[in-house]
Amino acid sequence: MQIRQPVHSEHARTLDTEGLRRHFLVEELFRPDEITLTYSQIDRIIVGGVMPVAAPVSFAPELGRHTGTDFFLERRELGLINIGGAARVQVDEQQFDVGQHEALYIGKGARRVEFRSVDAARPAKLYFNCAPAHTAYPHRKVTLAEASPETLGAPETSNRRTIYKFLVPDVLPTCQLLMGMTRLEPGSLWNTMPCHTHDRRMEVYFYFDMNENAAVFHMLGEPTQTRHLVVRNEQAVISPSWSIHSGVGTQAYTFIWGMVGENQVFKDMDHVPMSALR
Ligand SMILES: O=C[C@H](O)[C@@H](O)CC(=O)C(=O)O
Ligand SMILES: [Zn+2]
Repeated sequence: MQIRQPVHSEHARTLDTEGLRRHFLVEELFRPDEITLTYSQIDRIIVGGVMPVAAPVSFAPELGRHTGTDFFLERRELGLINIGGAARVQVDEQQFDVGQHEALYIGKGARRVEFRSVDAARPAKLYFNCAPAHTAYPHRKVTLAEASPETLGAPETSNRRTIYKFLVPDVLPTCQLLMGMTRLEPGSLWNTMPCHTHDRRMEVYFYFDMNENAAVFHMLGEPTQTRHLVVRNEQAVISPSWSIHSGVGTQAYTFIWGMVGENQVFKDMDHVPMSALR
């Protein structure tokens, strides 16, 4: 488990490339037959990946040492989206088949959670966000079709993209977690521009569907103090409430966004006028 402390906007202004990467970039999410975990003290979100190949991978009771509980999800909820081959997930007595680009919500209190790939030659890659929770809502799989796709942007501004909202109140109840996926159309390179902040929630972006040489220049910082991170395939960026989160790629890509914090109103954003950006 990697721990990331919160960063104040005044501290962020002083950071060089290495410092920005150390605090905000999650460089490796998937290792065969392992679970990776990054714990941000911002809203106590845990960002991680599971890639079962040769054997099932489970949230062993020992993981509870990171949360100070008897088991990992004793007081947490978790959302995952599969970006790899078909997965089978056992959650206590229930079993879920989670295909590519499908999501699974696991409610608070799930004790036995085990992940496996249906075909070791096409391993599942389960990207997850996990947050403190106080109520046990039912576990549920959410398909792409249930995620109310919404297409935004235009080819003229290179930001034509479809937003899939998997874990939002319209689809299912969660304590605080919101999660979805945004896919750019070929030739479109910009996400989330015009950009926004949301002082009431933090957000994590996870970029994927990129080839080895591609990069996304992810924009962060206060609107008048922008910085960038060069992000590669299957890396994630932690965005504090005061930071914009937007990116431009060397080619089209897909990303998963996840938010935790004050409310669950997707449209609760502080839009930044283009003229205000520095
Ligand atoms: O707060 C909302 C999030 O930043 C994303 O949903 C934005 C996004 O997917 C996009 O504009 O492409
Ligand atoms: Zn946002």
